[in-house]
Amino acid sequence: VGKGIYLDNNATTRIDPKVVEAMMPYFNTYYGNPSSQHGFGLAVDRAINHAREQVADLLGAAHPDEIIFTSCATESDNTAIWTSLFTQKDKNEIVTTKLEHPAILDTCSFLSGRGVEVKYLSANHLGDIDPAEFEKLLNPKTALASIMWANNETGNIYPVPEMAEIAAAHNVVFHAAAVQAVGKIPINLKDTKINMLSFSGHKLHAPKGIGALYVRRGTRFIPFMHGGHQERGRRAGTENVPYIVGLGMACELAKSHLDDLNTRVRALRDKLEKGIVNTIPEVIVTGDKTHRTPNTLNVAFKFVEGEAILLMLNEYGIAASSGSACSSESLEPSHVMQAMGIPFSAAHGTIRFSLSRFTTEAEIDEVLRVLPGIIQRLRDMSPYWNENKPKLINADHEF
Ligand SMILES: Cc1ncc(COP(=O)(O)O)c(CN[C@@H](CS)C(=O)O)c1O
Repeated sequence: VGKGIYLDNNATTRIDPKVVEAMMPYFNTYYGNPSSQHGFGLAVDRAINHAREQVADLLGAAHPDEIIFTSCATESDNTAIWTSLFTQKDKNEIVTTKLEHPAILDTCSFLSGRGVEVKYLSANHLGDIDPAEFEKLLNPKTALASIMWANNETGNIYPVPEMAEIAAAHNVVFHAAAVQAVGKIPINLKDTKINMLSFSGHKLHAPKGIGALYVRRGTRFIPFMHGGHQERGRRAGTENVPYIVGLGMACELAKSHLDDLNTRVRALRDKLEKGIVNTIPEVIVTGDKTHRTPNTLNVAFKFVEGEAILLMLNEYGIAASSGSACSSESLEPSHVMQAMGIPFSAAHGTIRFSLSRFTTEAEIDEVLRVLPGIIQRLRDMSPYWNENKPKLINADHEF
């Protein structure tokens, strides 16, 4: 357990050893409460503010005090939705997409039964959304537009800066759900009209259980968590100091590895994709291949079950996921594949491979060595494949 080839980095990542090293002193040497005015507390407060600067630097935020530390992206997402409604009592509409993570979708559906009207942008077969359709959904009652910057299943990158400009022109607060974008693509918030942005540390080699919410100066804000003056009164609760220090270090490292991720790691992802397409018939690479995060590959293997593929990959010590980690228990095709209109026969067999800076070429070669045999064995057992293969192999068809 815990050994082998890890290609599920969109679910979570290993903590970078340099992040662990940075965190260690804050467990049993510098353990004061940051709010304490004695030496134990002041030393810790300085460490938190250094981490804030490191996060702000990766995000291209104009001011470190625009960063609020939270427990995770889910808390950050909930806070963005909460504050947009509580600071604009005359507005009760939210515009988002059908492609969002459940942290947004489930929160929106919870609210839609309680006086909030939610409008959803649809997606085309590549999983892309249309800024023109987005603009049509905005109106004076729109309290928030919340759009993900990159999709966790396909890696699709959305035109968030352009959509934030449109929202600003309509006086609509804009939130970017950027969990899968931070540390993977360049982000320069000060040059955008984005009001709020969420992300989680455990997607970029920080520990699980720490995240942040960026809130642009001038954006009206009401806390989601009350009962303390921490985070300048914007997020109550004693700070998780070691994890905040770890998040800061992870952001600094992510910035220094951005080029490597977009060159070497992207090339490894492309090698995996080409190898699969060239050796396994009847596959669909889902999503928008030109606007995609450098580390993500989502492939639909027709007429086989994604879960079965994962189990057999796991036999070889290879870790991936079907859809996202949070939907992996369900045998239903993911809401993302459904929103894209991927046919059921393919949507059932999707596998998400997500690489990281720790991925090696030898690992990709090993996946390419074993995967064709796995798919063939599963198809040989599939009545559905055996009924359809004559038509499929000879047909020149679009899915
Ligand atoms: C776009 C997006 N938004 C929010 C979250 C939640 O992150 P937390 O740190 O758990 O709060 C995630 C985490 N997506 C994981 C687990 S479902 C995946 O396998 O895709 C995400 O991708």
